[in-house]
Amino acid sequence: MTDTVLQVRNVSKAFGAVQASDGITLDLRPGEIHALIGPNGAGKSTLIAQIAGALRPDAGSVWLSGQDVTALGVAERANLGLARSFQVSAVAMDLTVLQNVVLAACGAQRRVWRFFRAALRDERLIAPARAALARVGLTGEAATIVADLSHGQRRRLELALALVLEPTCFVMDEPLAGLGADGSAEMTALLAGLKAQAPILLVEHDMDAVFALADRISVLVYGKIIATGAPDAIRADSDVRRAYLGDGE
Ligand SMILES: Nc1ncnc2c1ncn2[C@@H]1O[C@H](COP(=O)(O)OP(=O)(O)OP(=O)(O)O)[C@@H](O)[C@H]1O
Repeated sequence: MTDTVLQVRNVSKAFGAVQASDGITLDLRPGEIHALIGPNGAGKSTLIAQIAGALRPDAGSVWLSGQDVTALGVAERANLGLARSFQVSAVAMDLTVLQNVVLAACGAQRRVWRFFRAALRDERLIAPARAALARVGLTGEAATIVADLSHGQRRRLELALALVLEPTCFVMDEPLAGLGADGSAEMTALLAGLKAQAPILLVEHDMDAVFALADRISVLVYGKIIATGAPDAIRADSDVRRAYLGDGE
């Protein structure tokens, strides 16, 4: 359990007769985007929930930076550096973009307003907040009220909220969902640059984006990983083509 950032070992989870995770083992390595793909109902969300700590596996273990976190909850795993983005959206709509990121920089819990007003003048919080906004291309929107952002801008703000906590890894659930062509292209470029800072376990239905972005892809079918490899190897894998991609794609 060494330089791998996130390790999933033999994780299993059943819902009644449905074996949603069936002995899943996977790694997230420094600097990579590792995509998890599979047909509807394959068990992607169930696996992500077990990695994030929202769901306890029946068997197996989850490790973060060499530490067994299987018994820890969502908040404890977040404190250890696991950022789960694009499902838990916690932006305050009536605050500005910068205020939201400063709030995130204050820590996971919301502080009292008296403290927050002081925080808004605290350069130790403002500087990393501005850096996170620059990273996601929202410097020009720092003073904009969140309610006035476009959908794509709000997605990028969500990423800035995660970034300011300096995560060791990202688990992203459909970051491109609901974005138009331009928004998808912007987010794809952003994710490609982000992986050097913290590797990304990516669940995404947009296969063009997955094959363009991922360093490795794992294919999940009926709760089992049937293949893990580089995009070209996955595209050529006959089991994968039969089970999921379909010949001719
Ligand atoms: N809370 C639950 N109770 C009962 N069955 C569940 C529960 N959550 C998931 N399942 C079942 O487990 C299997 C895997 O579901 P899961 O949502 O993890 O798949 P998925 O790959 O994320 O699907 P999608 O791509 O449609 O989001 C499915 O058969 C689903 O019906």
